Parts: sequence; structure tokens; C-alpha cells
Amino acid sequence: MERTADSKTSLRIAIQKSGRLTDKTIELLKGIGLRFDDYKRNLMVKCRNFDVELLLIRDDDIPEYVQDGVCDLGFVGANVRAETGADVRVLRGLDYGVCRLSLAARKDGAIQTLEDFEGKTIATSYPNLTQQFLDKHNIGANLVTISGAVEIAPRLEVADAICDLVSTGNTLKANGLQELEVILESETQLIQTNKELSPGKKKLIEKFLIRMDSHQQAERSRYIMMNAPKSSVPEIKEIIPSLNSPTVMPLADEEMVAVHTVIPIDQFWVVMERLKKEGATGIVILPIESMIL
Ligand SMILES: Nc1ncnc2c1ncn2[C@@H]1O[C@H](COP(=O)(O)OP(=O)(O)OP(=O)(O)O)[C@@H](O)[C@H]1O
Ligand SMILES: O=P(O)(O)OC[C@H]1O[C@H](OP(=O)(O)OP(=O)(O)O)[C@H](O)[C@@H]1O
Ligand SMILES: [Mg+2]
Repeated sequence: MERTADSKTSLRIAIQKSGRLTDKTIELLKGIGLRFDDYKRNLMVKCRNFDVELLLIRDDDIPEYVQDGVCDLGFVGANVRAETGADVRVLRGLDYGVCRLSLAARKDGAIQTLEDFEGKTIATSYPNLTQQFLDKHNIGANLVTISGAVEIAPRLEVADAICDLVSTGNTLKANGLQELEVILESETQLIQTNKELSPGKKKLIEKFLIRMDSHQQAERSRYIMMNAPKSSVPEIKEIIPSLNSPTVMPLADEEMVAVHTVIPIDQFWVVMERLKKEGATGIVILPIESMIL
């Protein structure tokens, strides 16, 4: 990621210009130390401190740009990557843009099970994934491809059912629809071109991934500090699923010690109750900027 002697070696990364993935992707890139100017008004932005340039495009175009080697890497939903069928390598799954692609139909309508889709009309922006799913289950249905506001199609009598993205389920509910079959679980993915890359680019990708992994690991972890009775240390060591053994330091009160460690955030609240039972007090939780393992 540092500037290289060969000034032509620069990674080109495709990201969504404006949409649900944009802010989170920009936040992630800034979080791993990339600095760039106003990305909102430009289609191509050069990073000031790394050999990276960002290409800001519609998400539908990202998999093919990466497949063709126009971009080396891309951040895109698994839903879009799978729909395009692009020949790319998935490097990482990321925990944003989490949603699912589902078949849905009117809440109290004629379609209640998968078999009921036989002979019906389904509106979708994902004709390939929908057709693949129907074929797999030997269901013959007619697809109507529309690019947005899919949930309104049954009310307009354009279709009997839909296949669209669902997250909270609010949009389905607002349109009197119920989710019947999940056909794909999706999240944002970092994809890489399968085209041969120069050694310089390979090195840059390696460095990019180390930063991403450290950032992700840090985001999922917290540094915790507490005071505890010396006699509880063996129990505390068992409770804390730390990456390394916790740091235990003496305090002025010889019966007490300070314990510092790193734990995954999703285990923290469970662990905290148990720590308090062991006599831990003054528990402080701090965010971590980055973690190199
Ligand atoms: N409700 C949701 N919750 C979480 N993630 C979602 C949701 N809806 C979509 N996504 C994810 O975010 C991606 C981008 O969604 P968005 O609605 O911004 O796409 P778009 O309108 O097709 O944008 P573009 O103009 O770039 O083509 C989707 O492909 C999907 O991976
Ligand atoms: O289950 P929910 O939480 O209601 O989310 C689902 C909705 O989110 C997406 O649309 P988005 O809001 O991105 O608008 P768009 O149709 O303009 O892409 C998707 O196409 C659904 O319509
Ligand atoms: Mg799109």
C-alpha cells in the first residue's frame, strides 16, 4: 500500500457510487488509512497516501468490471455478483449490506407454498437467480424483469408474486406481502479479478488485505480493563476468551489485581455478568483502532 518505485502500479477498486453500500465502504476504506478527496462529485478518485484509485460506479456494473480486469478489486453485494454470474474471486465477506433475496406473495393470496408458484408470474430485478432457483425446484413460472419498486408489482397486477431483497421485512409488510422462500443470503463481498496481476499489484493486494483484516478484527473486539480479587484470577482466566492470556498486574491493595485483555464484542455482555459474579469491579471497555495478530 505504500507508494512503490513503479508509479504505474496502482490498484483500481470499484465501489458503489451512490447507494446503500457507499457510506459503509467509504468508512471501511478510511478506517484502513486511505485518504482521498471528494468522492461524491467524481467517478475516479486517487488516494493521496496509497497506490489506490477508486472507481465510483453503479453496483450492477462492478462484477463485470472486475471480471474484465478493468478494476482489480470491487466491493459489491453477493446478490449482484451472483446475478451477473461474473467470473471473479471472492476474497472476503463483510458484515454490511446484509440482506436476503426472497420469493414473496400476497399475505392472504393463492400463493402460500413453493408449489403454488407453478404457472404464476413473478416480478424481479434478479431474473437469473430466480430462474435458477425455480429450475432447481422444477417450477415453471413466468418472470417479469423490472429494475426497482418490485414490491408494488402485485398491487398493480403486473405480477402474482415477487422475488426481491428483504432485510427488515418492512417493505414487504407495507405492500401486503409475505416472504415465502429465501433463495440467497447476501452480504457485501470484496471481489478480485481472475485476470493475471503484476507482482506489484499482487503485493499491493496482500497489504490491502492485511489492513482490512486488522480493521475487521479490531471492529469486532474490545479492550477491557477491570480490578478483581487476586483469588478470582483463575476463574477470570477461564471466563475471558482472550486472544492471548490476559495481562494481570498488582495493585496497591495486595488482595486485588488489575486485569487487561481483548475480547470479541459479541461475547462481552455474557462474560460481563460472570466477571461481576467473580468480584470484578471498575470494568472499562475501550474500542480498538487496529489489531495485528
Ligand atoms: N434493505 C437492505 N438491507 C441491507 N442491504 C441491502 C438492502 N437492500 C439492498 N441491500 C444491499 O445493498 C446493495 C445496494 O443497494 P441499492 O439499493 O443501493 O442498489 P441500487 O439501487 O441497485 O444502486 P445502483 O444505483 O448502484 O445500481 C444491494 O445490491 C444489496 O447488496
Ligand atoms: O426489508 P426491508 O428492510 O424493507 O428492505 C428491503 C428493501 O430494501 C431495498 O430497497 P431500497 O430501500 O434500497 O430501495 P431501492 O428499491 O430504490 O433500491 C430492497 O430492494 C427492498 O425494497
Ligand atoms: Mg443497482
